[in-house]
Amino acid sequence: MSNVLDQIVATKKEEVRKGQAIHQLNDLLERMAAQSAPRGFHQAIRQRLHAGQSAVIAEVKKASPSKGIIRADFDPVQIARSYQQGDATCLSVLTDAQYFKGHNSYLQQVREAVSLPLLRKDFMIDPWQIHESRALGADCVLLIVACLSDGQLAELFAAATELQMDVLMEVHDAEEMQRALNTPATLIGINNRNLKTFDTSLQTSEQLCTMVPEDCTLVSESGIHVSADINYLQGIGINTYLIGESFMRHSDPGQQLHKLMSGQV
Ligand SMILES: O=P(O)(O)OC[C@@H](O)[C@@H](O)c1c[nH]c2ccccc12
Repeated sequence: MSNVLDQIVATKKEEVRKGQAIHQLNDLLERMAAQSAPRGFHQAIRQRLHAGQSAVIAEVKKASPSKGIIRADFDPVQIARSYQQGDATCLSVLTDAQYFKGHNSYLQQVREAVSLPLLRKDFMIDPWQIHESRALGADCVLLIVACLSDGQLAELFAAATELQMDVLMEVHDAEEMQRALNTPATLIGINNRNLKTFDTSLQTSEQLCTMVPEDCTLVSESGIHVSADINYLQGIGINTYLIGESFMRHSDPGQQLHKLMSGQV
């Protein structure tokens, strides 16, 4: 039986095929031209780290295949404003509709409402989606090594770079990390959650972080809930975190972010 990641990719291929029929490249190019230049996503993180601070990429996430509905009362703009208020460094906005109950319009709405750099969190398999991401206002795209060939990684990375967007390259094991390190990626996310089984352990970050050279920025992703988790990750030298669920379960997600980073939860 195929795993969830395989299913998502199969659905995505179908979506891309339909999307390409509706939005020809010319149409996307026009919408891209109407966007202002990308806000430096990686740069915003670097600035925090250079100032001796931690950086949080706060995620706007309604649901997931592993947890079902996480936040029923879901207003992406309100959540984004709250995160900005809570001193998030960047935001991640899920746009996958079928598995995460996200929407492309959430990214557009959030882009209008806040000044923070935005990651489009979706499953990129085709350069057309990279153009679409820019047309929607994304500053950074996610490339998940587990569902891409080396050739696709190179092609999608080049497409993002050409549009001056940053790339967060996501890995979950040593083999994927090695493949990521063979690309020009300098922003590397270690997903503590296995997207095929949903098993989540922060030890994944500990096991893989030593493989990464100093000049790369490492992000620990998923399963981060309490200050003890932050302390653990800081102890192994990781100071950038991608966090969704534990913020989304609170009525004021930005306040929860502030509490987490100031050791109050
Ligand atoms: O909600 P969490 O456990 O804090 O995790 C956030 C983020 O890391 C997670 O949503 C994620 C990481 N990589 C992904 C790839 C696709 C979809 C979702 C994800």
